[in-house]
Amino acid sequence: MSNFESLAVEAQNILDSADLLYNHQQIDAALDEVADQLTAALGEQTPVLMCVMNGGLMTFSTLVSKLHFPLQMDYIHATRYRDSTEGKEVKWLAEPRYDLKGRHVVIVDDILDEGVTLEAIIQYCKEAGAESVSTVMLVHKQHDRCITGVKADYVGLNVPDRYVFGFGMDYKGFLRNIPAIYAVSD
Ligand SMILES: O=P(O)(O)OC[C@H]1O[C@H](OP(=O)(O)OP(=O)(O)O)[C@H](O)[C@@H]1O
Ligand code: HPA
Repeated sequence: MSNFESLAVEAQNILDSADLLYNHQQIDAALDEVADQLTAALGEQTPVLMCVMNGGLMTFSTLVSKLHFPLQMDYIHATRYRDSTEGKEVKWLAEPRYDLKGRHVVIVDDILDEGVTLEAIIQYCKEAGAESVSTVMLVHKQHDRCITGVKADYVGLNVPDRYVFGFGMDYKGFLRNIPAIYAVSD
């Protein structure tokens, strides 16, 4: 069996034994609330919404479909877990297309865990001259290991200090497509 095939089998076993944390309806309701908050805060600012690939993809596409004001969409690809469940250094795979100078930038990602990725992206946007940088996270993992001062301005849902997957979040590169949020069984 090739590497991706054995990982696919492992991922299926992980899904079969995982604990459901939030179903699709709960995720959608949480993103409705975030969309209302963003509309109130940034509806007049013509922001650039920045998807953090790959994990932010499902949150981003769901969220932007709930925003009914002028905005631009862009993406950034910074990764530090790659296809692993342990984070390493942040690696840049894609920079944004738009000039961020003087712009209100909204970073949209799936999970705030230790904050290393978010800190690097915020710093990038500030150095690019953004007027403001706001951060949206589908989930915030509850622990005290997050870098001091790194925070999400808008959070959909809280998750426990366990490895989680689904709705964009991967388990070794798989299970991002699952339309709910699960925690790997202990
Ligand atoms: O707060 P941190 O501990 O830095 O972890 C959070 C980051 O890790 C994941 O990305 P990952 O590096 O797995 O890349 P991916 O989005 O391509 O899966 C996730 O999408 C966040 O960007
Ligand atoms: O718990 C997690 N799940 C998926 N991706 C992640 N990136 C950081 N933490 C996690």
